[in-house]
Amino acid sequence: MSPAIPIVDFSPYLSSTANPSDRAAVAQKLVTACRDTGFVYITNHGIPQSLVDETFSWSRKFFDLNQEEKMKAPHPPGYAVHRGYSWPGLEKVSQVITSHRSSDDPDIQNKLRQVGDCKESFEVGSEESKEQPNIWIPEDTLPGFRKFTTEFYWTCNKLAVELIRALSLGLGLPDNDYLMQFHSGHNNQLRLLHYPPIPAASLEDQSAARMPAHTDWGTITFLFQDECGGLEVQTADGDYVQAEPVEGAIVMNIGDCLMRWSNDKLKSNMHRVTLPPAEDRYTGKDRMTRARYSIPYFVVPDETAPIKTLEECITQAKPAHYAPLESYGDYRILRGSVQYESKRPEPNSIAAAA
Ligand SMILES: O=C(O)CCC(=O)C(=O)O
Ligand SMILES: [Fe+2]
Repeated sequence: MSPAIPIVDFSPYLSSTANPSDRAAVAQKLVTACRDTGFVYITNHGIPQSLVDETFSWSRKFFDLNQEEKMKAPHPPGYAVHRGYSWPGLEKVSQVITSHRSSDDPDIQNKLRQVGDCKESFEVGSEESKEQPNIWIPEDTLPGFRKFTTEFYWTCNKLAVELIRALSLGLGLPDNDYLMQFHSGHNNQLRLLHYPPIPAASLEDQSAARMPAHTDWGTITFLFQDECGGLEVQTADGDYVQAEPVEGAIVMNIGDCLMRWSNDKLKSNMHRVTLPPAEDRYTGKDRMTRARYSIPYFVVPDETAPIKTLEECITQAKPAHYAPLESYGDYRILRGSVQYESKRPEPNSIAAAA
């Protein structure tokens, strides 16, 4: 495990007997941990391991379905609604941001798409979201899947509320609930991710990618990962370090909006998924990498939330670094527009990746 990514035990904060100074100490540790690398392992976060294991088992069951069944809940064309099943090659993660929706520019789109992301995903949001309604496979294809994943979504949101409050305390905001007015929880996203086995050489020569370097867009992200490895995080000197799986820990990272709110006191950092770290994770003459399953939970502001740097994070020496964003929704569309085609690509690369 990398010393660049600290571990914070969250139990003293969550404890029913915690006093203000216990809470403040944990909050301070979190903020310090998120200042430089923007990534932290959180232990004793209150989500039982058995529940996490069960979520991975639902994820495996979903991705084990045949393609035709998964395609009964297809991700809609374009980027405005990020829900349902994304087949391999549909999404191309990128860090290119332009001032306009670059999906209108075929040159940029084509350039970005020359290397496909070898992953498939299923996105779940709030059942009440009007902007991004959920898209489900038929109930009898995987009975219980919908109920389980939507309940897990709200379990994660409970922890999200505690972490946003803790970060607010650590940032020295006078009101720890201030940021909560922008976080109803209804705009979050639970993502089941499956990176199928792939020849190591294609990741090495970059003819294929698992997930290229990017920052997350929202407030904070939790990541549950299996034992495959391959998640890497950029350090201040530009190198990447492994964020290896740590049993029982969630990887938490800061998203762009919280970096903007906090005026860079908390860092939204680049990360990527590439080769698993250990040689024994490859098999056969093609050195196939093992499959990776991961489950990010994106905690994001509500669509209409303005993202304006907090007064408490502005000083004379450190004036506001970012212009205010009118709404999170606009930022989401801007970032999404370079990742999803507005034209619907055919799922023809599926056989190769399955
Ligand atoms: O699969 C992973 O470990 C990383 C996923 C990720 O960074 C993302 O979906 O934004
Ligand atoms: Fe990410």
